[in-house]
Amino acid sequence: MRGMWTAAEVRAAEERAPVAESVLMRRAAFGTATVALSMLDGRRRVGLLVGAGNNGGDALWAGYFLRRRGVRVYAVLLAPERAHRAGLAAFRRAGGRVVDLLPEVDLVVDGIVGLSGRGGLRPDAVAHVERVTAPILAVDLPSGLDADTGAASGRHVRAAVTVTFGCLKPVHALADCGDVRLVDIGLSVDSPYLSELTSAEIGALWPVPGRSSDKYTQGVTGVAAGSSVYPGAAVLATGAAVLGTSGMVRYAGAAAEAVRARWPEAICTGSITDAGRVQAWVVGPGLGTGSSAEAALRTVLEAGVPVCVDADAITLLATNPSLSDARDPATPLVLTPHDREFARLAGAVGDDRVGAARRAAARFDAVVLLKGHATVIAAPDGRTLVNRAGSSWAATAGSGDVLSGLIGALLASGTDPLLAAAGAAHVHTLAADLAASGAPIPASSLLAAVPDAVRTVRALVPSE
Ligand SMILES: NC(=O)C1=CN([C@@H]2O[C@H](COP(=O)(O)OP(=O)(O)OC[C@H]3O[C@@H](n4cnc5c(N)ncnc54)[C@H](OP(=O)(O)O)[C@@H]3O)[C@@H](O)[C@H]2O)[C@@H](O)CC1
Ligand SMILES: Nc1ncnc2c1ncn2[C@@H]1O[C@H](COP(=O)(O)OP(=O)(O)O)[C@@H](O)[C@H]1O
Ligand SMILES: [K+]
Repeated sequence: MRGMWTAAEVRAAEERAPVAESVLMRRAAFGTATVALSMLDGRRRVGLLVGAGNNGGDALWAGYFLRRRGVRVYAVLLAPERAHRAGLAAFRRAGGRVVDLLPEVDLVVDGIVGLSGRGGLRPDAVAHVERVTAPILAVDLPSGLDADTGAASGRHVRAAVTVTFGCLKPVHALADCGDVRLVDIGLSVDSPYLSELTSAEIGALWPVPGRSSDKYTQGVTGVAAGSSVYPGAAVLATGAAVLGTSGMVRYAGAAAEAVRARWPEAICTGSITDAGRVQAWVVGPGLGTGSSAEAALRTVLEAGVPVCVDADAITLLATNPSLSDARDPATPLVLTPHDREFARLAGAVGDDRVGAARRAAARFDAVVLLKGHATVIAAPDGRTLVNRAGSSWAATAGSGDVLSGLIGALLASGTDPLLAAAGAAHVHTLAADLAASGAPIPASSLLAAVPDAVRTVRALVPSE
């Protein structure tokens, strides 16, 4: 698990550190210079863009260390009178040159602004950044991005590599920071604000049948999805439940014929009451928002088993909040909105996606999985995970139906709801990458790649 901490938490850790701020800065700068040297790969000209605070100080001290390795270093001071005094003195002493405009260089170090950044790049910084043609190494984070939310409210630096210190910050998972390198500077931090599971951890949590397993002990997933207008959503969600784990799948709804034709292993009925017992329900994809859909949602919420509420079922909950009363409060609920569904349910997502998901999780006493390139998954107890996509090929119609089917299968197997949602999201993004391999894919191809994706994460689990 990789943790991420907010700017305020990092500052608090800095205050607790047993060494002076100047020592931390020199460690950070030395790490920055080391990364810069690896990027230079023998080339010898570096430019620094230096802002008013300690981020600029890191860059100047990195310039000092690079000078000691014989690199030619030029610095533009965006706020000359506020540039880090000791860093600037050391940089000059080592033979670094302060210039008005960067000459042609092999690498630019972005020390414009870091943890204290507010809003996008200011116009003077934009002018310098726009002239850059060399790869950019961002110090701590690409300037212009918010450390806690990853939001860009204006122009920002596009970094090939970001070097950060002590611990990762949410921006490193929520926004494009290029390749992120973490340098240990001796900070000690408490439990993280946001975390990311590794593929091996997802592999380890994926249910695997044992010697005494049978189709029932692994959990039966119920799928209440699809309609005569949208039978495909039922086929995709049921297929994901079938392929996600080796437990049994029951489908209940108006698309029973289409589901049976594609997934003969699923037990199909026309209504939820006839479906038989399940250990978790998925409700919503392609279901519609009419009275029969509302009745279906009410029935699964009353069933006393974990429920993944997706798509039309989210819209139903948003328009008729009293439907939530049908839920036994002890049964886990996973809500999987995209931004527009989230807006219907809990108001506009805004720039702070993690904050929005956390607030909604507390309000609905549910795991909230807010979809996107970086999917945020928040539990009502405050635990929050992020899943980063390796590509954007999953942004295709029906791909959300596959995700909810996978979540349902993991819920039915008894997986913790937060981990079920995060595990499903991870395998879903991996399946998209494997299926697409650089070209557009329909959701059915993403679905077909689920076994390969599960195999890939399972292969990373260290053998006991
Ligand atoms: N914490 C740690 O453990 C360690 C931290 N370290 C380093 O310190 C960095 C944080 O330094 P910091 O707090 O001095 O502020 P920093 O981000 O350089 O900003 C400076 C000033 O810039 C301004 N400004 C604001 N927005 C702006 C914008 N959009 N565009 C342009 N300018 C903008 C604003 O001043 P204003 O002009 O508004 O008065 C702000 O006060 C951190 O990222 C890391 O690199 C390491 O040394 C090792 C240990
Ligand atoms: N830009 C993107 N990059 C990567 N994944 C994305 C992107 N946009 C959407 N996705 C993923 O694709 C899926 C889309 O789900 P959804 O919007 O519900 O689609 P549908 O309703 O058509 O099934 C989600 O898993 C989401 O995280
Ligand atoms: K920066």
